[in-house]
Amino acid sequence: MISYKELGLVNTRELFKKAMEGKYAIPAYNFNNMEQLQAIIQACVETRSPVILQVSKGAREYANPTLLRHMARGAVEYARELGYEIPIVLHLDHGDSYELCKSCVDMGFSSVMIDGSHLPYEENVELTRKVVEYAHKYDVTVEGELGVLAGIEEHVSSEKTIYTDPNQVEDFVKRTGVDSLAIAIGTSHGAVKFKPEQCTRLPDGRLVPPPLRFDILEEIERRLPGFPIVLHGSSSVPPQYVEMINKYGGKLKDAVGIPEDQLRKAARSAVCKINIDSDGRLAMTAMIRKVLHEQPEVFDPRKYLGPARAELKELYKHKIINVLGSEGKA
Ligand SMILES: O=C(CO)COP(=O)(O)O
Ligand SMILES: O=C[C@H](O)COP(=O)(O)O
Ligand SMILES: [Zn+2]
Ligand SMILES: [Zn+2]
Repeated sequence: MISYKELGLVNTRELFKKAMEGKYAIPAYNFNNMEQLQAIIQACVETRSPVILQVSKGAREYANPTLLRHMARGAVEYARELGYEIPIVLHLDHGDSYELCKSCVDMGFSSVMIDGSHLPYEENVELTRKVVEYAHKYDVTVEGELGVLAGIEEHVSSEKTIYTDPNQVEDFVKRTGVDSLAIAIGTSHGAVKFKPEQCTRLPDGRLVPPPLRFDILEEIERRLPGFPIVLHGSSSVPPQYVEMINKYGGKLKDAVGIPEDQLRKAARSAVCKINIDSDGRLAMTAMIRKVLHEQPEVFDPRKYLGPARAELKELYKHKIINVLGSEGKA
């Protein structure tokens, strides 16, 4: 058993309290490798922002759980070396079983998500409650979920958004004891969040997706005053990266994300955590493709991963400064 406190990490409780009061959101950025982790920490130290480092089940399979844990510990020291101590949360993204959540708590995670949103309501309550019971013994915070995002979520795919039912939220939070709640109000995972026919096409060809259901969010806020809400699937899919990828040999069709003004509005509400992964994937891929195209003689990975990491850092800083509002909140 390794406590996250020994690793210098923090749970989400204090961070969400401040984010709620200050009307901003904490960035939740996924990482799978060293360059992504460096970009996240550099961006957050430079902007003095707290951060939630997210590890998915897939990331654990890709990178190895032990290595990831040591990387997160390294991140705390790395931030300090860069000159500023920022609060860092190590969070399991989309935990799909009690066993996985328990193993993350035991390995030093400071926060876990148990995603029972695809289960029948009572089963979701029971699974989430069980995870909370274990995690809270070690002061690890837990994120639950109600409602299902459209698209693919950890092998579960849904054609359409199953919007969170505000009638369920009070009962769910009361019976499970969760510390935060992920909701479905029209965001979606991945780089192709909407079908073109769901969008409006602007004269320049750009697709504008349907607006998020702020009416549902407001009703949830009314039912759960002051309770931290989480938005998954919140990448904006910047057109410049899609264009760069396609210009240098990629094939991304109909990629469309959540407009930043919608996320800015969400960050000022009870939404305290905004999950962004796909935008980082796009930024890295765009830069790697560009470098390899322009410098075909390059074969040292540092020569293309370095510029990709620099691009990623700028993207993460942009989100913090211009979208989430967490700059200077560390
Ligand atoms: O929700 C996410 C991670 O849990 C990431 O969402 P995106 O695919 O929109 O980046
Ligand atoms: O929501 C999922 C995250 O973007 C992580 O994705 P992954 O399962 O491909 O690691
Ligand atoms: Zn889910
Ligand atoms: Zn997610």
